[in-house]
Amino acid sequence: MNTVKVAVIGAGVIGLSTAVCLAEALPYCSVKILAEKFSPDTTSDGAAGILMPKVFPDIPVERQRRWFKETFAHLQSIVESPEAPEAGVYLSSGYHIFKEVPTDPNPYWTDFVFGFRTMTVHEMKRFPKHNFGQAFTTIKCECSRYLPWLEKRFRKAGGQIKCEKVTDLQQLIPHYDVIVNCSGLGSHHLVGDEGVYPVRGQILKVHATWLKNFIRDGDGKTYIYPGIDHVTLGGTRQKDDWRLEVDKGDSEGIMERCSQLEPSLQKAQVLEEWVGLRPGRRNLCVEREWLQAQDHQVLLVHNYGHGGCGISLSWGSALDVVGLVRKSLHEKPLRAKL
Ligand SMILES: Cc1cc2nc3c(=O)[nH]c(=O)nc-3n(C[C@H](O)[C@H](O)[C@H](O)COP(=O)(O)OP(=O)(O)OC[C@H]3O[C@@H](n4cnc5c(N)ncnc54)[C@H](O)[C@@H]3O)c2cc1C
Ligand SMILES: O=C([O-])CC(=O)C(=O)O
Repeated sequence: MNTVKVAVIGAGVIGLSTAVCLAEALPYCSVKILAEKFSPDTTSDGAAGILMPKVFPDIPVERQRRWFKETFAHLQSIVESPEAPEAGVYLSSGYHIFKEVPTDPNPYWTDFVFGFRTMTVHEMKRFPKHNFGQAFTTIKCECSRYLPWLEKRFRKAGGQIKCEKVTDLQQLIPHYDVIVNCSGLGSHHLVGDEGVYPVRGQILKVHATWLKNFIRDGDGKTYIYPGIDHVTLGGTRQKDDWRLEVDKGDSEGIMERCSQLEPSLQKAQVLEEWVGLRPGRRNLCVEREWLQAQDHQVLLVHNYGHGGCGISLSWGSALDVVGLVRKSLHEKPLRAKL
């Protein structure tokens, strides 16, 4: 087979995971990443990186289960390897607490994390405003380390990288056989998908080395995630809010809510305030279509709209892209005249 030229747009956790999977699984592809921003300046870089996905309403649960299972297995193999510290991937244990018992107390991902159980009455006494809780161990993947590690792995597999903002997919058509769109929130403009919207997330990074366990409130916006260099305190979940500036009122609210759960945080030094825009979408988009060139068709595969769970589903959705590219290349030989 002739070399297949692939462009992957985006260098966040989705673009890099997809590019690595393609370069390693399909040796007849020459893969190039085109991205406007790279680590440490992507949304992925500031994410807490906890593996605990939300559920997409219209995607079969079996497909979501596979995405999570594959991501968990991939990251677990890194946890168990000497690469773990460089890649910033490790196990993290803690509590998920709720004011009321959630409608689905056992979402699909609870089958894969370790030691998932209901908290005891004794444990819950620490959280007097909450009536139900779950304890488990999951994986935490810190993208400020993981993305540079993936980039190295990508280059080792022969991948190339170019800093470029893509404004029109048509301009790529003469140069590539396959285009993979991993532009996250950028898809709103790049492919005109109005179903993609920002979900603004502000967090604080604090110095609190004494904290070892995560605490997440089922309200979805209050969390404490101990990490390698800092503890992440969250957060906000503001839909359709494009502001990238820090909001001091949000910072105060975050500190107040987190200190209620963990009073020792009142003594923690704030190292940084950070804002990222989650690529919100009702359902994650992992689909393919064909773009019309002059006398042939170019394959376009999408992988965007991961909302608040891009890290949790990154490897699994990237493997789906590999499957779609492989299947499409078998169905339609490249540059075949129409
Ligand atoms: C505060 C916060 C906490 C989070 N915590 C977690 C968590 O604990 N666990 C979890 O699983 N998820 C978490 N998330 C969600 C996670 O960060 C996102 O789902 C994930 O980062 C999306 O990855 P992405 O690669 O699609 O997007 P991004 O990281 O935004 O990357 C997009 C890439 O596309 C490029 N791009 C866009 N448009 C163009 C263009 N036109 N031309 C060229 N390049 C372009 C960008 O430059 C960038 O390289 C959190 C998010 C936030 C904001
Ligand atoms: O919700 C969480 O626990 C962390 C997260 O994914 C986010 O803020 O998007």
